[in-house]
Amino acid sequence: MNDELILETISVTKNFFGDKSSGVNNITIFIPKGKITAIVGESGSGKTTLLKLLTGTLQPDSGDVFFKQQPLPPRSTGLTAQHATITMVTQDNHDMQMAASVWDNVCKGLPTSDVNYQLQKATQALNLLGIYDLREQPFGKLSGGEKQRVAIAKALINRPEVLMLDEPFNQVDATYREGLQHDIRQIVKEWGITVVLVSHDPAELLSMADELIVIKEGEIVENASPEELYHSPKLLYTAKMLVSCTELTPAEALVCGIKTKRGTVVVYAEHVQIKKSMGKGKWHVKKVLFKGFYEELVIERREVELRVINYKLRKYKKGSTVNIKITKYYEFGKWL
Ligand SMILES: Nc1ncnc2c1ncn2[C@@H]1O[C@H](COP(=O)(O)OP(=O)(O)OP(=O)(O)O)[C@@H](O)[C@H]1O
Repeated sequence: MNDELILETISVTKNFFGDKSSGVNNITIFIPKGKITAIVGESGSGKTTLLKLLTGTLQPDSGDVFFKQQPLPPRSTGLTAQHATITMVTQDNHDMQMAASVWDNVCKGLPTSDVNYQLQKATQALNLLGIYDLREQPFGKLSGGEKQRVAIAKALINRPEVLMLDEPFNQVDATYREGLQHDIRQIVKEWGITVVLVSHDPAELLSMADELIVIKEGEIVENASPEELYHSPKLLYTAKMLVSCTELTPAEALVCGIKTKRGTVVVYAEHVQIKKSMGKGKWHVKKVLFKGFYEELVIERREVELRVINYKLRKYKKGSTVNIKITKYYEFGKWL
């Protein structure tokens, strides 16, 4: 890797109460400076534990965490200059005062109460996140999306070198989310900040991250760019994190018109096309899931289920039948 590294973990293990299936085991990762690295994995896979190790909030049982090639001290020993340059935004807003104004909450992130300094820094941070007009509002009265903007403004006010975001857009509605994601990407690029992001949202992971780290049961299983992992995942687990897809045994594949001797295949929903056909189709439409500008259909034939992305809204009803063509499928390591 040619990128300059800002954070590293070398063979880090952190278990809780001696239970090896909790926390993370033997994690070695490299976080490049000025990039957005996303940690992705199913619930309970160890994402938050890893973030806390990277901020010094948790201490490893074994292994080392380095910030700019220096060991990262535990936060419990007091905030050092290294910690001050790593900030974390979580979903719970536990460090926000609900009755206090946006302005006062954001200013609490500053190291001094000098009024002129506060005026300059808070104005800049609030403008950056597009919430200057909300400065006098009590924090508790804001919407979920506005609260997230305030939390990020507070985290950015001291111009940190690393911003950790744990599911930052969870409570933000879809229309507002894209704007916030775009703004964060913009700020990160302009300021050269490093971001470590935890997310479950495939669209967010693919559009925001420069690097993806895939974690399963406390261990790193894949690590590459979003494009690489989307197009050539080594594991079905990774594919499922990034795309709507179905795994088929050779017998199930045959029901879909795919002959394979090698083993299971994976079909991405976007590679299933509905064909124009006369009369009754072979596949039953079991579910029509509204996704905004497209629908996801769940179709079934001989107990095999497939997912289909359909842009012709309301054309296919639950209970109707269709015929399909699979344009592409994946045998691990190879597209066919
Ligand atoms: N303080 C703790 N005490 C005991 N077990 C813990 C503690 N923190 C985490 N764990 C366990 O360690 C594992 C990883 O937890 P972690 O919160 O890091 O996962 P996660 O991937 O962030 O999950 P989610 O996506 O649900 O937030 C889980 O099995 C969890 O129960």
